[in-house]
Amino acid sequence: MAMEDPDRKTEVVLLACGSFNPITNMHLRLFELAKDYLHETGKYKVIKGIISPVGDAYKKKGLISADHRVTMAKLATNSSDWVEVDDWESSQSEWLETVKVLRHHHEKLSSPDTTISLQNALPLTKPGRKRKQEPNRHDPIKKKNQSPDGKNVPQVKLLCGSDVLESFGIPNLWKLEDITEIIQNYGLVCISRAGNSIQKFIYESDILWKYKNNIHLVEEWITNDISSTKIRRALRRGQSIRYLVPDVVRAYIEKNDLYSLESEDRNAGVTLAPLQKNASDSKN
Ligand SMILES: Nc1ncnc2c1ncn2[C@@H]1O[C@H](COP(=O)(O)OP(=O)(O)OP(=O)(O)O)[C@@H](O)[C@H]1O
Ligand SMILES: NC(=O)c1ccc[n+]([C@@H]2O[C@H](COP(=O)(O)O)[C@@H](O)[C@H]2O)c1
Ligand SMILES: [Zn+2]
Repeated sequence: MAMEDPDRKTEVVLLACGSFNPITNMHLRLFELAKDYLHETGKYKVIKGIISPVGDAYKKKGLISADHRVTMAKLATNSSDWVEVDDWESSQSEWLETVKVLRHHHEKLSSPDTTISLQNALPLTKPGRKRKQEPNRHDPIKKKNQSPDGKNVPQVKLLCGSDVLESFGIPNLWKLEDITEIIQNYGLVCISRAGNSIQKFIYESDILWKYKNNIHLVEEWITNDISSTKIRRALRRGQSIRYLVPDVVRAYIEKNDLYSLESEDRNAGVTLAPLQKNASDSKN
């Protein structure tokens, strides 16, 4: 890659998965921070950002309908020329592991003209390892990141905050094989706060340590503590959320009266889908 043409940069698509309940200015900032970081390495060209709100079947407490969350994310990204919203994940009837969302977007980029089903979104690493994506490996016959028609396929990287990386350590939340596939085959761009313990967390995990070259840690120097939880709390208390979320999102929330004491009670007492799924898997 670098040896063939030093100016040829690896194209990257950033995928952010989460509740976006609701989308905030901080979510939009994540993309800007990650893009600046990757461009500063001199190795990557970020060509697109994708926001993929989780489906209702995720069953997180206080999660309002995906329709509203997707609409707000679309309103928020209208002013961006490179970040868009994709509702494929949220339109599935069941909750999907994040690795399946990565596979879907990878397949979509590899064959942009065909509609792909979940069945076709196979792991990058299969027995025989033909489709394994190994950064920096040079294969003279069929180059990495190439679609069947020979076009270069951009890498899809998972964009997340350090809380998501740290959630890898919560028992039953993530499968080790999923974590491995995500960081080995796709890569992670993780936005962390100055002085937090994310480096130590990687050091203490064998699997994260093994693939640490595929984990890009981006330090957020202009710290910004906005979270959806705080936005919902402010709304319940009748406080202003102006300048914390895009104005179009604020207007949409007000018009549809989206967040209340009642909405915060949605899914109360219900087990989060990944915990439910992984607990029943380990029993079988
Ligand atoms: N202030 C922040 N700094 C870094 N990453 C963040 C920040 N806020 C959200 N993220 C990241 O944005 C993605 C989507 O997160 P999510 O939808 O859970 O938003 P949230 O603001 O954390 O919401 P909640 O408060 O409901 O958990 C996740 O990868 C999360 O880590
Ligand atoms: N095993 C998994 O793939 C797994 C587990 C937990 C959360 N997730 C994803 O991480 C994101 C977390 O979002 P929240 O921080 O809003 O809960 C969601 O997109 C969710 O689907 C994936
Ligand atoms: Zn969160």
